[in-house]
Parts: sequence; C-alpha cells; structure tokens
Amino acid sequence: MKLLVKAPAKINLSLDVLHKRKDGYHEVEMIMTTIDLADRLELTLLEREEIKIISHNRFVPDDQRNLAYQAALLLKERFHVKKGVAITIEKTIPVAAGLAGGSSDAAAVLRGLNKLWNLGLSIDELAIIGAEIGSDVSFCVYGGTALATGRGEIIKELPAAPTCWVILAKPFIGVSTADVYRRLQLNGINHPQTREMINAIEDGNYDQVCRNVGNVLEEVTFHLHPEVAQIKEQIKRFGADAVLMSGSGPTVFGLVRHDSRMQRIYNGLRGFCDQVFAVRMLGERHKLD
Ligand SMILES: C[C@@](CO)(OP(=O)(O)O)[C@H](O)COP(=O)(O)OP(=O)(O)OC[C@H]1O[C@@H](n2ccc(N)nc2=O)[C@H](O)[C@@H]1O
Ligand SMILES: Nc1ncnc2c1ncn2[C@@H]1O[C@H](COP(=O)(O)OP(=O)(O)O)[C@@H](O)[C@H]1O
Repeated sequence: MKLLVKAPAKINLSLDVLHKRKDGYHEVEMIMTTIDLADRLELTLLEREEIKIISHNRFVPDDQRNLAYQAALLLKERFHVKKGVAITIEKTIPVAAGLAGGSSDAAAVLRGLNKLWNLGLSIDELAIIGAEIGSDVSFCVYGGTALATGRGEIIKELPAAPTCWVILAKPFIGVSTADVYRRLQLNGINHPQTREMINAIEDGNYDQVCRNVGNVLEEVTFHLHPEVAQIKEQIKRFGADAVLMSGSGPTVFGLVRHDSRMQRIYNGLRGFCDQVFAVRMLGERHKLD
C-alpha cells in the first residue's frame, strides 16, 4: 500500500521573541502561513518493522537525523506498531532555509502514517506529538495561517492572509536556527506589532499586512551573512510591497499583488541568487492530504 503526501513550506509574516525561558528555548509570537512550495513524500507500507528514508538530495540525511524518520519512529514506538514504512522524499523546499522543510516533512509523515498504520489520531493529537520533534512541527501539521506562541508549538488558527504573490530568494548559505537564537540580544529589540498584524489579516487589509511585517532574528542573520541584507535591499528596490527574512533565514521573501511586478522581481533576482521561487500563499487551514 502506498500513500502520497504533500509537505508545504511556511513563511513567518512576523516573528517576535519575548524572552529566554528556563528550558533554554525562547518564548515567541509568530504569524505563520503555508505557501505553495512543497516537498512530496511517498509512504510505502512495509510488513517488516523497518523505517527507511530514500532521498536523492545530498543535504538531506537518510538516517535517524531526518525529521521524517523521527516522526515515524515516534509513532511506531508510542503506539507499538508492528509494521514499517519506506519514505521517499522528493525535495523542493530549500534545506536549512528558514522555510521549515524538515518540520513539514515530519508533519506530513505524521498525517500520512496516521492513515497508513490506521492509528485513528485526531489532528490535534498529531500536533501535540509533532511538538516533540521540533517547535515548528505542530504548525506544519495544521498548515494554513496561524498565530504560534510558546516555543512555537501553541497554535491559534487565523483566517487566510490577503492573497498576493510571495517571491522567495535563497542565497547559497545555510543557517543554524540554534546559532541564531543563541546570538540574539534581547535588549533593545525592535518588536513587531503582532496584534496589528492579526487585525490586518482578520480585516483582509493587504496594505496593513505589508506595513506590519517584522522579524527580530533578521539582525542576527544579517550580521552573520551581510549578503542576506543585500538581497532584502535588492527586493525592495525591485518594488516589492513588503520584504522580510523568513524564520532564522537565510531565505528572504517579498510580497506583491501585481503579476507584472512579480515577473520583474523574479527575473531580476534570478540573475544573482541561488534559488528563486514565485508562489501563492495557501490561505486558510484546509485538509492537507
Ligand atoms: C526560527 C523558526 C521560526 O519559525 O524557524 P526556522 O528558521 O527554523 O524555519 C523556529 O522558531 C524554529 O523552529 P524549529 O526549527 O522547529 O526549532 P527546534 O528544532 O525546536 O529548535 C532548534 C533550536 O532553536 C532554538 N529555539 C527554537 C525555538 C524556540 N522557540 N526557541 C529557541 O531557542 C533552540 O536552541 C533549539 O535547540
Ligand atoms: N526531511 C528533512 N528535510 C530537510 N532537512 C532535514 C530533514 N530532516 C532533517 N533535516 C536537517 O534539518 C536541518 C534544518 O533543515 P530545514 O528543516 O530545511 O530548515 P529550517 O529549520 O531552517 O526551516 C538541515 O540541516 C538538515 O540536515
């Protein structure tokens, strides 16, 4: 038996850090939304108790370091599953990019194996299990648009953000999320207006969304990799309505409404950036598989 599952990337429309917690994580307030840039996973039921990862991307581990593997192992052990699975990952989302590619693969495995192994878990139960794998996995289980708090695992659903193009540019560098959080100086942070962003989304007000994008991790990654700040400036100059780094970076995205301007920015960026994509937001939460 085989199952195909889709694992979409996310962007952070805003990302605020409130304080560092006793457990070493940071308390965050993030507005996240899924975009139409997705990995595809094929899950094949195995009668023997093996978890096998097949990936042809040299940046993606094919052992227990893979978050998709960890998701399968967690379900297998928690629910005493006496079967296995072969997981083929067709990677489209750039790796270590601030787009939650690994987390979304893990979430897709949770949703898929819930069916393939007949576990009968609810989506909320899957999201709670997902948080054990990584802070972004709970959001990825649901998809859509949401406010994420706690260390990122407490999810409150929001309506779809106003429709527009999302142009993503990923320079040829990888960023370690742990390193970026570790280097963040909490004093004198310029906090984004999360409440204003939520109002903008609830009102369907595109201009207000654009005015309120913000990410406190930008400064850390810009300092480590000045070329990321340069890409942000470039996308601004090309005429995007708003520009922001996603997550801990290094991917930078621009928002635009008009097709012609999207095309101009896309063409302009392709000249000097490693990976460039122009996609739509997926909107509100919907059944992902
Ligand atoms: C920054 C964000 C924004 O969406 O995404 P990415 O840039 O990774 O896509 C997330 O907060 C990343 O989530 P995720 O990548 O799942 O993080 P985890 O695996 O849970 O944690 C990796 C490391 O980041 C740090 N970390 C993560 C989340 C958090 N709220 N506080 C932290 O300090 C911890 O040092 C942790 O060991
Ligand atoms: N399924 C996976 N896809 C991509 N990377 C993965 C996966 N599983 C584990 N990883 C590891 O996780 C790290 C972070 O990757 P990723 O989830 O793409 O980035 P980010 O956390 O910035 O969104 C990478 O260095 C990679 O080695």
